[in-house]
Amino acid sequence: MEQYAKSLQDVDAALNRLNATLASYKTVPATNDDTATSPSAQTQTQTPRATAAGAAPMASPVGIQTGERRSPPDNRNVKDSSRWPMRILGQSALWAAWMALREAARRQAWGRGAEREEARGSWKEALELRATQTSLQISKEQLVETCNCVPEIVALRDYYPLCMPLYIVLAQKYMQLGYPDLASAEAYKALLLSDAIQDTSDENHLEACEGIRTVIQHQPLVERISLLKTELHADVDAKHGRPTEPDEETDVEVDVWLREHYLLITYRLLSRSLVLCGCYRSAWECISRAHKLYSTDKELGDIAYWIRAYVATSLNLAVDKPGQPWVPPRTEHGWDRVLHEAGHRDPSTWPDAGMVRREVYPWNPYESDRIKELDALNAMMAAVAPKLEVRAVELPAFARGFPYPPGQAVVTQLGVFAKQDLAPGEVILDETSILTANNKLQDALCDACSADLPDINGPLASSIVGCPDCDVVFCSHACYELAIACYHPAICGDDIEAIAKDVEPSQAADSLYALLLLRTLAMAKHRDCHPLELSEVKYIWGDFHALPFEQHWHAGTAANAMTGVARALHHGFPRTLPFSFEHSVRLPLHMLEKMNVDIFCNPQYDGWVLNTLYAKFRGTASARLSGRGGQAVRGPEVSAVHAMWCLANHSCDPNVSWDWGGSVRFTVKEKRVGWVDTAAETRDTDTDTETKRGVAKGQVRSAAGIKKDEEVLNHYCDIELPVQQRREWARGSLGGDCMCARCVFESGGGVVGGQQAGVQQQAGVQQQAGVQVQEQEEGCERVQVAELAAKQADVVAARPKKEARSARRGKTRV
Ligand SMILES: C[S@@+](CC[C@H](N)C(=O)[O-])C[C@H]1O[C@@H](n2cnc3c(N)ncnc32)[C@H](O)[C@@H]1O
Repeated sequence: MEQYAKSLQDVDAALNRLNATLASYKTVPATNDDTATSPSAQTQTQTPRATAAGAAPMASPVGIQTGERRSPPDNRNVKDSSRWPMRILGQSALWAAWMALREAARRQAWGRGAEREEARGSWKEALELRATQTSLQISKEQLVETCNCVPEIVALRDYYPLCMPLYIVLAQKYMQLGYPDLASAEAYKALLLSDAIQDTSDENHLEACEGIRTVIQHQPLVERISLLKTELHADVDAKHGRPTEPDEETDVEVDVWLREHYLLITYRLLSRSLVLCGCYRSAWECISRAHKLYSTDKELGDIAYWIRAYVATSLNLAVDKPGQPWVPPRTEHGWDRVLHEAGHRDPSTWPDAGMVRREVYPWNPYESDRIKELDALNAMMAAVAPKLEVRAVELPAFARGFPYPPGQAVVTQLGVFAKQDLAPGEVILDETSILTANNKLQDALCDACSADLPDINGPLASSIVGCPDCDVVFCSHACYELAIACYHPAICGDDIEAIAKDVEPSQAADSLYALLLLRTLAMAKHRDCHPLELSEVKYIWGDFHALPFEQHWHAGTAANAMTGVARALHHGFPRTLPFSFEHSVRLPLHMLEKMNVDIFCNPQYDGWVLNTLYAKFRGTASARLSGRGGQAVRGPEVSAVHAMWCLANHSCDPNVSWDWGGSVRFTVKEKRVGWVDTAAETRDTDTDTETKRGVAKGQVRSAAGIKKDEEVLNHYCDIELPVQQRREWARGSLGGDCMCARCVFESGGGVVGGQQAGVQQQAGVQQQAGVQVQEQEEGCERVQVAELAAKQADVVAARPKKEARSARRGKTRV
């Protein structure tokens, strides 16, 4: 009887709360005129801020009034005219396009006139999200439409920045298009919003609840009441293991919809997308968290099974009889046994990174046609290299094992050319960069240019400048001024100094890329522009594949979409961009939060933007060891991207050498490399009379100096290595075998006329991505980031501890 009375009380209380909630809803959408379509209009249509969950006055979905966001300490991210797109796009031509898209999304979401309450498009999908129906497949006919949905959902999210279901719909679209990496970022944000909804002390709690309520209020009343009734009559087990009742302040309806639908779909999406990206450890963490709430969910169970299958396969545990096809254990238990026997039961030992597609995303408007912008590029080049010019050049098209359509074996890219004859020994490019990073917390390096700070006891010590508001130090007043003008105020005093610093040598390369990203984000925030519009990154080629999207995309099958087997869900494209949940999603979001950037209101920092930035850095960043004279041996520690320097293409017979201290420089080589024909001693090398002088038989050497209109050729690998090893090193940065004249010659392909001729003669050799390059020169190692990391991991492991200690001494921050 007591129980009965208690249930009645519960029902009464819940109905009262439901009534209060319903009463607070305005269900009539505003007319089109209500919509803010200009920054000024938008600032005037703020909804009164929610005061308590369940009692917040709600705007109509068309009214786009999502409540004012809390002002972060620096007042830079208030949700009004300073918010994206206004803040990002500013006066740019993209502004009009964005507003048109936003308006279209609004119109798409709701009909006009009599129909106006009928939800449409992506908004309709958000309203219809249910845990019972997850479709991650589309047909080829739906491809274009699905691509178009992405900017539409982003525009809708601009109206409802903390509306969790919109993040889920976006994650689903990415999965359908074969971008599980982008899906994981959106699903993770949805998970953060679910945490905010469940935690009344979270700063986003009210608005996240409001966002979900916006969706619930348009659900059929019968379903709403039915869900509430089920909740009231459910025992604790049926409430998905929730240990306690939700906080009194949490709207019970929001809580029920969250657990019944949105949280469950989020876990499924996040774990599945991470499996597809090769992040098995993170996927397992996600599944373990989900299991506590949804222990009986079949889909989560299937994903857990496939995580173990992939782990075992990727660790080569399952193939015990070489040559015989391997049959996976039929039971879930079988996987445990495989992992247990191989000593890999502990998920902390599982792989947690993979490769994802590297491309100009179909909705990315920032990758301009660089050929059309040669004037702008050459203005930048003239500032650092007055005798050089950027021009279009044809290079072999590599697609890492994926055949290019006939006739498309050559791609047009950019290269650097001499505007006049250049003498041996001449310095022809001298470029400084503010896009630098160093991953040693205690080293005496300039924060802006990453050069060694002057010796604190030496005569130049007085040139060192410290920021008066934080601990950061610069080598000179000029660098301090540059940092203040370019990025430093965006992070000054934000407690970010320790992020990605002093990591294990094996993590050194990833930490440097992450720190380059951090610098870029700070520059974008400080300059109020989109990260991809920064002049320092805008013209960098991200080594994107050039395969036609619609031609190469193919649909996932029902089986692989649901089981997670789906390597095929990457939809027929090469995957060459390294991805890890930690470095590509979690760490960047953490950095942004530290910088007081609202990750829900600033889509200029969405996953695809971060991936695009990483793609650009991975092809172009150079690295070196810190420490005076380069004597330190601790993994790559300093890295930088130089926008002009990195436009020079590679040859194994380069005509310039490069060095990098405070600036990066090209010097015309005084002596070109000698090509040794190892294949045939008797080969006739007298084909070029100019090159044979003073060279042993079987050797050719080009004359030093660069003629007017000749291409400036850098080198991305150690050119002292034999041809096969050189090609192996360079594959990672070129995407295929180097076809320079020397490589063609040394690999037995014969002498090819002209330096660049080998490059232009595409041989169609397409290889898997490999490691990149290294070079030893002038006593200081300068190599591409990944290789220095790999190399240094070996060196550090082998180095006696005493030596390590002495290398560290004397390198403290000033
Ligand atoms: C650092 S960028 C060089 C500039 C680049 N060509 C551009 O247009 O920005 C490196 C990229 O240029 C291309 N590349 C450079 N040297 C090459 C070569 N010898 N053969 C084929 N592709 C080359 C590859 O796509 C590589 O990923």
